[in-house]
Amino acid sequence: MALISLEDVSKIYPRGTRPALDGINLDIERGDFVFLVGASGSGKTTLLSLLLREEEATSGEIRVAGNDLRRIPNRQVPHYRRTLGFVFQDYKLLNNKTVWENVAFALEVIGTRRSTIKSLVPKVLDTVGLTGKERNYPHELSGGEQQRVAIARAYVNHPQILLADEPTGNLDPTTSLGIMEVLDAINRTGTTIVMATHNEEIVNSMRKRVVELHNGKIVRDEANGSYDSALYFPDAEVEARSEQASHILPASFESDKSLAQEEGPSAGIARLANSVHSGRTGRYGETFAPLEDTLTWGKGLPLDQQSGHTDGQSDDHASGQTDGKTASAPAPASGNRTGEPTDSADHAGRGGSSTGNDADRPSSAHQSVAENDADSLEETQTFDPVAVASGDDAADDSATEIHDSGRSNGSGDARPARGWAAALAKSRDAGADDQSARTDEHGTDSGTSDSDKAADDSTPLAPPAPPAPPAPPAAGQRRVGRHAHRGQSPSRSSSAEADAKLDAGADASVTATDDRHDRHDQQEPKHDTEVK
Ligand SMILES: Nc1ncnc2c1ncn2[C@@H]1O[C@H](COP(=O)(O)OP(=O)(O)OP(=O)(O)O)[C@@H](O)[C@H]1O
Repeated sequence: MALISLEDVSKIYPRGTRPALDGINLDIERGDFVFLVGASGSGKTTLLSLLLREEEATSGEIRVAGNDLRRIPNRQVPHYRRTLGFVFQDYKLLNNKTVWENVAFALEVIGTRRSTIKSLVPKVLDTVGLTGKERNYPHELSGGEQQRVAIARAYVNHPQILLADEPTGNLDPTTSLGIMEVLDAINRTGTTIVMATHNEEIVNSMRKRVVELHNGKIVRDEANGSYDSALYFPDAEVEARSEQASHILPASFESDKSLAQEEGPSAGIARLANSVHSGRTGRYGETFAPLEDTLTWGKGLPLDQQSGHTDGQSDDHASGQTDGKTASAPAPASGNRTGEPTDSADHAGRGGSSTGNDADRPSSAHQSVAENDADSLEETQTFDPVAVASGDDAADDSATEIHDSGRSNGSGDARPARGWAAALAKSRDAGADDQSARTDEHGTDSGTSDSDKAADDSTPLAPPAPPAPPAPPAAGQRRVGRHAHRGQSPSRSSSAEADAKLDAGADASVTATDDRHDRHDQQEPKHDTEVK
């Protein structure tokens, strides 16, 4: 059975004028790397939102890792989401937490032991090339570095699925290459990646599976696919393909599958690097770079909302302090109890200190993930945050299925797990104990208690250095589009109202989505106008 399966799925928003998704049939296997492409408004984000259970399908069946999403009660949604990692265009970092704390928080909310957190965080930061940046706050990082933190946070509990909505949308080509290196490396550990993107250059270089949407329908599903952004200009041919989609899809996809086996795992990254270094940006880049503002913001719930958990970070939202670039200086680390990288100097030596734009392309990213990959994943297969958090049957089924079938790197070779994945798995039992104590009757976490933290965190923390002013973009780097908005979050993720909605569970996502639609409505006319 496919890891992700959608059967005749449609989504009609309450105020939508047409279905955002219309009769979608899609199977995604364990270890796949899938690009979702298509024009603005074609349904990419909606599809990801359904997988995240931020939205519910109007009709049809969606199964993710054995979970029938129709059957997940609202109070279990936060737990379900913990089985996924997700990365958004605008990073959604907690601006009043350091790099270390942002990543550690993702583990805290699933009840991971603090000793395990201290072990895992440096490893995942090394993986994404951020060793040396542990004490920096988001506003002290470049856009690429912020996205690396977001990826580290999404990946630190080694989810079997990572969803990414235009993760390079705010980044220049060189920085995007670094992000794709990290995502490619993560995919090679067996994590299934579904990534929405407009970036023709990335899609054409990586040659992964490409699922193209048009007006809410899948018009193309191609292994080793490419992407021609000319299709951003809907024409009669695309309309015709939309109509014919149901006839051509099976043959097209099957015939391309054999090609997938012919290339080594890093060929796509090598091609992307060549392309970036040659300065080609593709038709999308040339045509749409000035219009980036009109396209999608990163969407979805911030970590605190998706976890159904609030703690100190809610102060950030409540105060409306959403823009790391404009935020006042972060508080001294006296309140920093999340843990501290006592071995940062050691890591800096190995992973390379991440300074400036070099940090956006860590040469260590591949290597370190590959090492973890080689360290194997079997123990992680049994780790299911849903099961840990709630012990519900669906999650148990999921965990069993994962364990039984093993995880593949997409080439068919499932590998057993050690290293940091193993450390995480070993924390499961203790973590489950902790978690059960922290999970209230509503299925939400109360988080690590102060006394727990005090007892476990034996390493006192030195205050971080005062925040440095944001570094200007390096010469020669093209900061396109909404990079200028870096660190800004849509109001829905930053409001006290949103925090209040956490307590109301899935209700938060409903209003959040409405807000998003409002933005969409505001953006679309501008887009149309400017294209002309
Ligand atoms: N909350 C909502 N309410 C009503 N309609 C919505 C809502 N969210 C999205 N839509 C509509 O659903 C359709 C698909 O939107 P979606 O955001 O999924 O497209 P997309 O392919 O991700 O676009 P983009 O590339 O601009 O992010 C669009 O017509 C959009 O206007």
